[in-house]
Amino acid sequence: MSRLLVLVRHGQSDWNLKNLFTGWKDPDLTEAGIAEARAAGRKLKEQGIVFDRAYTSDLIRAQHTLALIQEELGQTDLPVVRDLALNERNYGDLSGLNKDDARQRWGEEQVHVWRRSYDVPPPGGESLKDTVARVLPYYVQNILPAVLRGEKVLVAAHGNSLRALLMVLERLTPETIPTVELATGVPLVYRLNADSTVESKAILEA
Ligand SMILES: O=C(O)[C@H](O)COP(=O)(O)O
Repeated sequence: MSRLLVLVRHGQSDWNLKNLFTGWKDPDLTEAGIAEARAAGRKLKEQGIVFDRAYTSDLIRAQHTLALIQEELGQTDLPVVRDLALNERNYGDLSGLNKDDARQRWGEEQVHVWRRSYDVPPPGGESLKDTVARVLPYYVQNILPAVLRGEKVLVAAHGNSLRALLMVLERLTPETIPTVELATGVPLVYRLNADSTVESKAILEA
């Protein structure tokens, strides 16, 4: 039995382009982000993948990425579930601030800790640990059962909500996750074993 799970971070957003902390704010894709999403759809179509269902967040940059991938796949009728459990990590008081300005104001090290540590939240926001606490149950209760029963599943989400999912999927630790980065619009194609461990992983690079 095929147990296929594809994860893709949204294409470049307007605030990614402007180097702004985004979190739960809701900018849409840039023209480049739209092109990234369409390219991801074409790469998945070249793989001959026909999905059974898709999941995304409550935020337009992920929803728009998914819709564009569906168009390229010819699967605009795919069942799609939107849930805020898959939203990006909430950057709290940093949302809307320029990342370089933040480095000037609080220092390179403090901003790196807020962006990539496991359990130190930005002021008023979520740590990666907090993000795992909402992504993990959603994955185990909704996404994983569909994959294990043989449905081909596509998840379009965000840099940190997908890093949270990767911790579960690839059994990563708080010590190893800080170095994991996800490029925008690049599909990660997983095939799982019956015990939900990873049998294979392919990164469909641009
Ligand atoms: O929410 C954001 O600012 C980005 O999507 C992810 O930002 P990060 O890579 O700084 O966590």
